[in-house]
Amino acid sequence: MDNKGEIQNQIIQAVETVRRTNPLAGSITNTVTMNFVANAQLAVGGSAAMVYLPDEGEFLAKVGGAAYINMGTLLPIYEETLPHTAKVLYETGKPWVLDPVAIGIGALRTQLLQQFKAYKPSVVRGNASEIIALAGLWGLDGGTEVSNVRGVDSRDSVNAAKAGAVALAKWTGGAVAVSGETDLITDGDLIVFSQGGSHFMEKITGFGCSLGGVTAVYATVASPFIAALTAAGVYNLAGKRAANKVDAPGSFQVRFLDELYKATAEDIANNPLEIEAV
Ligand SMILES: Nc1ncnc2c1ncn2[C@@H]1O[C@H](COP(=O)(O)OP(=O)(O)O)[C@@H](O)[C@H]1O
Ligand SMILES: Cc1ncsc1CCOP(=O)(O)O
Ligand SMILES: [Mg+2]
Repeated sequence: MDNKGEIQNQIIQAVETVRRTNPLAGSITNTVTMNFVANAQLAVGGSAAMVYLPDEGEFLAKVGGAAYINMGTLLPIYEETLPHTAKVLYETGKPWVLDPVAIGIGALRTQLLQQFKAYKPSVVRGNASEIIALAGLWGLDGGTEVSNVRGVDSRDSVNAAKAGAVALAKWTGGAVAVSGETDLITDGDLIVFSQGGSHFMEKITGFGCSLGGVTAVYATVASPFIAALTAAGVYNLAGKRAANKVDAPGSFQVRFLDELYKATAEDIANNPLEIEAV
């Protein structure tokens, strides 16, 4: 798919279908930003549900149209919940989005992320350092052995994660989205740069997490690549619009949710994007 018009049409379809059908994308996500993830999913027209326990992860994997696993704040029970849920998702062919937040911290996080290699997440979404570190952990091109993540923050440029993102997408057969000032989304064949957003998005926790949750909502109705592009488009558009209306981070977050809710399918599809072949 190298035609910009075709990509834009599919983005419009994804946005409208979500608004019409209110699809469920369940999440196992961190306790810091869980509320923001759910509210962003609702604002774009999806339905949210967050769980912690193994049988509940399996339940949501089965009843939802897609699911979201975010590694931000691990609990002991996740040693059981996360591989169990990912296995069900993989074996039932259900799309799922992985955010490898804080990759490199602690043994459990490393062990779980290693296990996920076999369960091929449909979309891997992270900041540049997280994407590079995951490619490294999975022994793929473009990765580094040691994580350069500082807590949950990136210390690398989006462009530095290009090779790792492409290698991860080729491994999973899905899409990879690298966030930053300009976002990079790839399906292993094409690379799309999505522009917009605001520097305020670095001043509120949870923009990356909620972007992952919204990506899962779109993955219920669209391919992993279109889901990732649609989510990046609406985030960049809403971020740009919100920043024009406010002058500080707290009010930015509120305004951002309003702009997510108000963005039309055409405006999202027309948000600036550039396409190149790998
Ligand atoms: N300086 C920036 N300018 C514009 N948008 C940004 C900027 N930094 C982050 N964003 C946006 O914020 C969202 C989260 O990205 P990022 O901060 O990289 O994720 P994380 O919170 O996981 O580190 C994405 O939609 C990204 O496009
Ligand atoms: C601060 C923090 N600590 C553990 S998870 C988390 C939230 C990270 O959110 P995001 O990556 O979306 O900024
Ligand atoms: Mg993050």
